[in-house]
Amino acid sequence: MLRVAVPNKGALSESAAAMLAEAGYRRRTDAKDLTVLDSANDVEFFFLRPKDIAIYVGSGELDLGITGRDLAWDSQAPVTESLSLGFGASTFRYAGPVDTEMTEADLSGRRIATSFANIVRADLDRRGITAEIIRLDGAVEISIQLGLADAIADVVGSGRTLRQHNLRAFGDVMCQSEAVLIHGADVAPSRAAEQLIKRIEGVVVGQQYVMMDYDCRKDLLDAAVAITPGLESPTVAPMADENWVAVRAMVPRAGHQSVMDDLSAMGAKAILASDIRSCRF
Ligand SMILES: Nc1ncnc2c1ncn2[C@@H]1O[C@H](COP(=O)(O)OP(=O)(O)OP(=O)(O)O)[C@@H](O)[C@H]1O
Ligand SMILES: O=P(O)(O)OC[C@H]1O[C@H](OP(=O)(O)OP(=O)(O)O)[C@H](O)[C@@H]1O
Ligand SMILES: [Mg+2]
Repeated sequence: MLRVAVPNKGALSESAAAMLAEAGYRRRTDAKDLTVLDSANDVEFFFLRPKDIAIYVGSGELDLGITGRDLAWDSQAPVTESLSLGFGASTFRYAGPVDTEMTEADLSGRRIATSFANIVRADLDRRGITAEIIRLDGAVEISIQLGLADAIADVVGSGRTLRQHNLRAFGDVMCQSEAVLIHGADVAPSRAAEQLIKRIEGVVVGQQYVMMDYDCRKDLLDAAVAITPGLESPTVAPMADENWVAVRAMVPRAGHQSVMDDLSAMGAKAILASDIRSCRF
């Protein structure tokens, strides 16, 4: 039986659960459940704190896990990314009071509060900076105001929390994070694990495309194919009016509205874009 770790709460949990459900796996019905047995798919899901997931997967107790790249990195557990999942994007950065123009060099001899002590330690070591790291569990942004720290290093999503606390991010982005599927670094994924990875990949890739359908005059077909080349090549089907054809092609979701504009300007009619819930190539 495949054993898979899923965030039980936090920023990644809802999207992770939705993605697994879309891939055909059983959802938990009670937010307090810590395990779900999906016997139809021969998988057991374990709902764990995202910060702990890489530790379980790295130790080999669990086969796969969904967590954040930043959390996996900070855990120092021996795990490898099987797949990027396209949600939970964030950056991990230093921040200080808005009225001080801090740079990384100013961190020397200062106190830095963070929940990601290992990422910060590695960054400071790389720069040859000696500073005190104060490890906190959360609500890190308040620590400067309370006099505990001079700077923080934390996850920045929308940037709202920094603004609310009169803080400004500075320096290089230490980690460009998103939700990832991980497996143990020392073991190749089993066939069962590969199948789950493929299913999730089908959902992730499906979300990056739309299916575009439209009608076009036969004499415009070459121009239409140039606008929507599809993956291999678009499907072209006859219509009752022999001067027209129906065309179907996958189009990257980003920019698909301008593809529709171009098709319309070319003379295509009845242009439809629909979601792809899952796919395999
Ligand atoms: N806007 C965001 N705020 C916080 N974390 C985010 C955000 N966007 C993505 N993430 C990612 O979510 C993960 C944080 O997981 P965590 O379990 O700490 O969730 P949380 O929302 O902080 O919940 P909690 O604080 O209750 O533990 C990290 O990988 C982080 O990069
Ligand atoms: O840039 P934003 O969109 O405002 O999001 C970033 C904030 O969200 C997270 O905190 P969370 O709400 O998880 O609380 P925590 O600090 O207690 O973990 C993170 O630690 C930042 O504080
Ligand atoms: Mg948090």
